[in-house]
Amino acid sequence: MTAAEACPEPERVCVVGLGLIGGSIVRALRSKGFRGTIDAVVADDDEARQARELRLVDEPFTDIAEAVAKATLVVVAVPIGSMASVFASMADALPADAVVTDTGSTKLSVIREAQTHFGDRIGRFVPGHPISGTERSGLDAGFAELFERRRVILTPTPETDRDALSRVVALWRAVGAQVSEMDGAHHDEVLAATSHLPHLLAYTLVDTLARMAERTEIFEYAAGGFADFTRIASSSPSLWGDIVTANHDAILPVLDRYIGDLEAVRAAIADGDRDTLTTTFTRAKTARDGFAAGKA
Ligand SMILES: NC(=O)c1ccc[n+]([C@@H]2O[C@H](COP(=O)([O-])OP(=O)(O)OC[C@H]3O[C@@H](n4cnc5c(N)ncnc54)[C@H](O)[C@@H]3O)[C@@H](O)[C@H]2O)c1
Ligand SMILES: O=C(O)C(=O)C[C@]1(C(=O)O)C=C[C@@H](O)C=C1
Repeated sequence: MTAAEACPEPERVCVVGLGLIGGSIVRALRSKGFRGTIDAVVADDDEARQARELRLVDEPFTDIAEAVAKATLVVVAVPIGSMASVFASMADALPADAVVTDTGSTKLSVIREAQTHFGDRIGRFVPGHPISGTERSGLDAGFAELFERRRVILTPTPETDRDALSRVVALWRAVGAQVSEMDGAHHDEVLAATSHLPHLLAYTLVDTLARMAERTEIFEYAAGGFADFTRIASSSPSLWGDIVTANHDAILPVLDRYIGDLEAVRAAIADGDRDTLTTTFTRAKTARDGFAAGKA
């Protein structure tokens, strides 16, 4: 589907934050032949120059209020910890019927900030989260295919306007994504388990090994297994500090459960209980093979 078919309204899109996600959205819109206008809020003059040279945006802005003043659809793609200040900076400048969405990895915290800052315009805010990314950050990390056949979860609230929701669905379809809807609390529980916990485990494992005395030798002999398990420990510490702090209510129960299961595995190792180990590994392999087959 082309962007023109998916997004027939000639939107004036403004992407706030041209990092991995914002930079990929503008690249994908361009590569799909999006017919509307693409503005963006950039970090500084260098990023503005780069965005212009790459023909990614029609007009780059450094001032958020100025950038959104003519927008019909605003996509906020900044770290979770910056959502509140970005919403505050744009609230009074938004055109009356402009739609605002976000790409944040947690949803309840973002919805709370939107309710605080958008007041009676909250119906025009559509909370969203593309379930695709990489361990890299910044404009150079973005690529046009990032959302192709990947899921985007929208978490509308009872206040969300249907028209605003369908405009955001159209935007994500225009960049090749498959859109699902889910309650914000459920989203945060699911992503705590499948995204936030794995990042915590990868960061902690690498940190533990890096602080062991013989670390140079350890990393010299690390190969595919270590690389596969720990790629995401190269993700931005600041971005993930925000995500884990914002979603602590959903993360703690699943983290406790994991620690309990790890203790059971530890006990089985200490007891030489091979049956428990192979039963656990077999259950996990069956689940992982099923997941991998579903992705094929
Ligand atoms: N990295 C991923 O894999 C991934 C995947 C899905 C969703 N997300 C979410 O999308 C959002 C963006 O993540 P990213 O990976 O693109 O991060 P990034 O660090 O690559 O980009 C963030 C951008 O936001 C800008 N920014 C930061 N604070 C700002 C502020 N106060 N005002 C204006 N701009 C500001 C930065 O200049 C940068 O361009 C985050 O909320 C993240 O949780 C990330
Ligand atoms: O593939 C990666 O590097 C990612 O971290 C992507 C990933 C994930 O955990 O799957 C990370 C954060 C997001 O909010 C969505 C997707």
